[in-house]
Amino acid sequence: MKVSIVGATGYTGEELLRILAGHPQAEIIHITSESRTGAAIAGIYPHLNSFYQHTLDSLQDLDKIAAASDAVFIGLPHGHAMAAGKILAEAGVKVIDLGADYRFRDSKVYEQWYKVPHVHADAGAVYGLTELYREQVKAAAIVGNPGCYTTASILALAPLVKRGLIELNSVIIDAKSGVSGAGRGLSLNSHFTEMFENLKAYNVGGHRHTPEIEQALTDFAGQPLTISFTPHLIPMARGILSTCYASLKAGVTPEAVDEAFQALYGGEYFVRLLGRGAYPATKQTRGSNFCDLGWHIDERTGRVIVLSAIDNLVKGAAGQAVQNFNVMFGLDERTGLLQAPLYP
Ligand SMILES: NC(=O)C1=CN([C@@H]2O[C@H](COP(=O)(O)OP(=O)(O)OC[C@H]3O[C@@H](n4cnc5c(N)ncnc54)[C@H](OP(=O)(O)O)[C@@H]3O)[C@@H](O)[C@H]2O)C=CC1
Ligand SMILES: CC(=O)N[C@@H](CCC(=O)OP(=O)(O)O)C(=O)O
Repeated sequence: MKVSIVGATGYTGEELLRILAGHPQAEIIHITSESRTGAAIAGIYPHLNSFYQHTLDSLQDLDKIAAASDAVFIGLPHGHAMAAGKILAEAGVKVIDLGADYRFRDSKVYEQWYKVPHVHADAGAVYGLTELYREQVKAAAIVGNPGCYTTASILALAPLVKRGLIELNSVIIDAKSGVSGAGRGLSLNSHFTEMFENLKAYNVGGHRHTPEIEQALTDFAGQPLTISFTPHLIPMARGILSTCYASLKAGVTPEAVDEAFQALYGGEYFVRLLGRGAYPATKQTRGSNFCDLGWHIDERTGRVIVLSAIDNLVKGAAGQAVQNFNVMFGLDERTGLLQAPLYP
């Protein structure tokens, strides 16, 4: 398959290049950047030096890119992918967008949270949380790849919601992310002195991943629900740990909770069920496409607490995007994604 990456100089673009370097059925054709057009990618990411001799094209070259590609990954900031996605989709190219532009079934929800008009609302995009929407991804022309916090949190909660084991409006998600989640661009919040030896919450009560999590959990609950979600920035480069709390319905046993996780993920390669009482950790998933889940029952409060660890750049972005690419093209879903976690 001939594959291009629009917005290849960002961290998710870099991770796509790193992963696709080991993908036997994907050949990188074009890569783009607006600020570094014409430069060699190996000059920007020297660790990729022996893998890629490509220079960077620009969004101006989209027609040429569409003509030469079977699939295009988009790694642009949200708000910038829709215009490119429209041109690519109209040219018959399969699109996997790593940002938020194609994640919402209702474009009004997108517009409300992202404060930009949607210019490709009729795209028919599919939400690409692969384990939960695989059948739709198979037939998709455009996939809206999930956000990193959302991947970790939805995978943690979907089994409980689907089985009707928890009080729907009792969900609280407390999640911590490594700084690469904020992208490669420089900002005050992510510079070393501000971030090192520091842990802080942000966007409390209003983070844009809230409606994305609600959309997916509503699908599995069969009725609308609201959640509380608090993200935190933690001084490490990559990884997300999402701690999800919910009240169990009366009479739900620990075994019923175990069984809900087994039923949904027992056959899934990339979701590792560490089990009841287990402690997933970001380092155990680093550099890999795994999501590790562990759950605890607090008998005293009647709550279930699910811990979910992923690498934000892999299962939370580029790895899941490649997983979706594989599904869209009928390949083994694991192709190019068999890296073991990088530990220590
Ligand atoms: N980082 C993460 O963990 C995750 C990120 N995402 C999403 O994936 C997308 C990419 O994220 P990430 O790689 O981290 O971001 P980066 O900030 O690291 O990279 C952004 C990319 O977009 C390009 N770009 C920036 N501004 C513009 C613009 N105005 N017009 C055109 N191109 C532009 C940059 O190119 P250049 O500056 O070279 O011109 C660069 O290639 C985002 O939508 C993000 O929200 C999703 C899940 C996880
Ligand atoms: C640490 C950090 O800043 N994380 C980002 C989310 C990263 C992500 O998943 O972004 P998208 O939803 O845009 O794809 C944030 O909180 O905005």
